[in-house]
Amino acid sequence: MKGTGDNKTDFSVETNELNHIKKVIGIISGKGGVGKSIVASMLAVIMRRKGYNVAIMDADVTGPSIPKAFGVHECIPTSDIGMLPPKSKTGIEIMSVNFLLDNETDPIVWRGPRISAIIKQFWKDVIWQDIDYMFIDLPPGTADASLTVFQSIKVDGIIVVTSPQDLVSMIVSKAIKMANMMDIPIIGIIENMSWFTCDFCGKKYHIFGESKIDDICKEHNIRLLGRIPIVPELASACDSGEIENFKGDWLDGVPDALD
Ligand SMILES: Nc1ncnc2c1ncn2[C@@H]1O[C@H](COP(=O)(O)OP(=O)(O)OP(=O)(O)O)[C@@H](O)[C@H]1O
Repeated sequence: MKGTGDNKTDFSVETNELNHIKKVIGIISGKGGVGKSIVASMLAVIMRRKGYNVAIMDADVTGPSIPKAFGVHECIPTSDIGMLPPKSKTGIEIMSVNFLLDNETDPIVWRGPRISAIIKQFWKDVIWQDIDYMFIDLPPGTADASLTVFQSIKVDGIIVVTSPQDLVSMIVSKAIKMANMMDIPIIGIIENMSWFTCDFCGKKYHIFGESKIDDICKEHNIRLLGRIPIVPELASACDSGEIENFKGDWLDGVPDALD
């Protein structure tokens, strides 16, 4: 079937002239709830800990979770030159639709074109300035907003987040194929919620079943960047805006893959 990838019309949008963004990495998942936003947050934190200038664009417009994970709840003023993104406690620049709402619990009930417009605005009207790594938290699946990001922003690579559920292997294939159709390199795949270790007996439980990740990586010839277990402290860090304090070395191999 012919897809959007066959359409070579250039929809790209230039970022603001004040911005110098070296690398843009999209974080995608085949379906919701697999931990895409938490992984995007952890990757940003890891790169910030290494001393880089890091930004997160929350392109999951209808389900934004990045501001909560970082405990950033500012309403930002807009000016003629653009919008200044709020910074997290460790200095990660964040832009999310939540910062533009009078009340952050207001739902975003927007049609595709409006969502696309706001994503383009995040790219060209936000004064990010000098950024080494920008992570874009995309909506789950192959939504309109993802298409907008891939067509209008020069994304250098994609990281796919998945969980070990059987069904996900088919869904994740769709996400990988979408990246291929858009001609964007896949940096690798991260499996989240891979196992749970019991605090009392130390036994590992595969709550969502045995992992299929090695097969998926082989099938699509992509690199496994890391596996993250289910850790209740990660969920509570997200809920309390403390993701910058997370502990764990599961993703320590990722920075090399981002070079
Ligand atoms: N490894 C983990 N251990 C414990 N809790 C986790 C883990 N990964 C994710 N969670 C929790 O699961 C929930 C869903 O995670 P998250 O919001 O990152 O998923 P998502 O894929 O971005 O979802 P959606 O795209 O539907 O918004 C969150 O409450 C998060 O804190």
